[in-house]
Amino acid sequence: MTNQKGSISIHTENIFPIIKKWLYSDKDIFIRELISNGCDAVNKYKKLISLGEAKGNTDEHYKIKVSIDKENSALIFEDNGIGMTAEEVEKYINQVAFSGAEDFFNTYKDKMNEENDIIGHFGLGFYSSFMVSKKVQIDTLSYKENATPVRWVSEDGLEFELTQSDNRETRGTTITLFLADDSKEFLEEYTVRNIIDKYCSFLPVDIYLETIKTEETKEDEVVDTTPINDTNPLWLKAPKDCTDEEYKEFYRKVFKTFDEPLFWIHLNVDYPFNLKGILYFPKLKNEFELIEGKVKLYNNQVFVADNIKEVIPEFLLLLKGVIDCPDLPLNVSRSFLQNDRDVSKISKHIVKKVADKLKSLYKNERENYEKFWDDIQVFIKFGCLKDESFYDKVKDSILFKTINSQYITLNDYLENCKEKHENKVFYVSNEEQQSQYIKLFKDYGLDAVILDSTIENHFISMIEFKNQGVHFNRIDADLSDILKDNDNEGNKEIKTDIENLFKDVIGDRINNYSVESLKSEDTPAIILISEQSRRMSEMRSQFAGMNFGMSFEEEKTLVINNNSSIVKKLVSLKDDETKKEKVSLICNQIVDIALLSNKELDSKELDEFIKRNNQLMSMVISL
Ligand SMILES: Nc1ncnc2c1ncn2[C@@H]1O[C@H](COP(=O)(O)OP(=O)(O)OP(=O)(O)O)[C@@H](O)[C@H]1O
Repeated sequence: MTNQKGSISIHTENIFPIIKKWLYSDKDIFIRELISNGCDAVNKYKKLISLGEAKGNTDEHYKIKVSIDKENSALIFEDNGIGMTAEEVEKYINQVAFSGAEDFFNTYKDKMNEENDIIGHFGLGFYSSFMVSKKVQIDTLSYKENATPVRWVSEDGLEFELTQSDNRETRGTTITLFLADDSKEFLEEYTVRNIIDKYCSFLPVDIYLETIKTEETKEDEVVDTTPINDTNPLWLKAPKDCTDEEYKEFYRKVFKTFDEPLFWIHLNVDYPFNLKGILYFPKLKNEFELIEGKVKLYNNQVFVADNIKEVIPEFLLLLKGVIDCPDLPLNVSRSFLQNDRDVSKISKHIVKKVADKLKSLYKNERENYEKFWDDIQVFIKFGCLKDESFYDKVKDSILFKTINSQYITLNDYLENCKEKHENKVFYVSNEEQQSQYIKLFKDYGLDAVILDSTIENHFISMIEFKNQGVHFNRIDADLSDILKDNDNEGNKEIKTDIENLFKDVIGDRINNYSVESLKSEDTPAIILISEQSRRMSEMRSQFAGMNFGMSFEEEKTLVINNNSSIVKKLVSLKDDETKKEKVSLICNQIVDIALLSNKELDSKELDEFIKRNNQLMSMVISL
């Protein structure tokens, strides 16, 4: 056999359906492709003028007009850009995947010191028009002197006819799509406007949309009203030139909201990749709103997609914002993005910028930062759980809100409480439910932090892991050491009597009993729940249905206060047979009230509690 070298041939009729399916899963995007081609055509022409390669005026009103021609079931895209000669049509249109945009950039790249703002890359976009058309016609006149207008017509994208055009007297290109029967929805102005609005809101050339009504008006020069798009989106401006009001207005416009963002980060990178954008921290009305975050990705001002998590880390998708990254290919598939090293660099850079902003707010605008904290904390905690490098960057800027409505760091808390409970952080997971304990804490001059969102269990475990030796305990966990009145320990014998009295009456409804001299005489008893067992039991309910082969009941300790006058009275009556029933009634009632502070009574217990309560009332009334 002889050795051979050669090029592999591609049959367009085979590859075409694949291109259509693979690249363009969304039919709407032909509008994006044709408008961005028009935009490229204008930009190329302007560039040639600025390079002295073309005669013309950069101040001319450059525009793209999209017209809906219901009479002929056609959608027309018209621009006054560079146009094409017959040779260029043959080269760029007839050769699929040969991009005039790349060709242009390569020809002039040495002369262009600014960044490349040409959108096209692949030489495929134009062919997306065949997804919706039974016939496509190009009428084009090149900017070149003495150029003649050219018409290219094709019914299927495989065979074409190239003739002289009678429809283009001025420089530029008109692309007419004769819509296929299953694509007539693109004759509705509302539909087309929405698509342009979605993809082309920020393109750098004015875009107009009109519906041609009749044969007569079709001939008329269309009066331009206001363009659909904003050719100068805020993210392109230098951050120092943007006012707060501009940022807020841009937010309201892009995200169609009346709300104000809390603060924002203006991303502006030139090296080693190009990236511009604005990320906003939204104000949250409730935790569930978080799922509504939206980060819009643009490529040279053309919208690509919302929430692409390959580029923007998942936790940042809780924010709202726009990111324009011209270095990303527009038509890429996601698997391509996942493997792109630039993409991961971009993603890391965004994380760093967000962390820097948070750190600077913490350092320089502490008062504002504290005000924002309730709104941003879930985002930050989620970020810390998802991305270790983010945690490392922001760990010293994490705040904890205390039961006294102060915002402090973990180190502040540990330092403040060192004397009373070293390395132990007490927290409240539900202010209402644990209000009794909060009151108790305040009475004792103790502090606790509020950790009440659904993410906290994981967050606490992470903080404990990162800060070995530090333990988080819910406010109703083991407090006995702290609540003990060391100056008034009480008589040991009496303590044993109290414990035995309650044990006899209550039995194994409670796991552990302890008698302490609490400072407050008003509280006969409180319930403490072991932190460990509570976490296990919560974990079990999270993984409902999974049996780990063990049961994780919450371990409850009844702390009986031997300083309470009721308890003192009860123990003095313990040997009085005539009072036995009453003593048992009151012991049970004390336990239920303690449990109630934890919202712990089940329906049977509640029935009993009410019954006993009624008994007590009858007893009091008959005294
Ligand atoms: N309106 C237009 N005016 C001038 N030239 C155009 C116009 N539309 C298309 N072309 C030429 O045809 C080429 C092919 O267009 P096509 O949309 O298929 O690919 P592209 O824009 O280069 O890349 P992409 O696939 O990323 O869109 C363009 O690069 C350009 O040279």
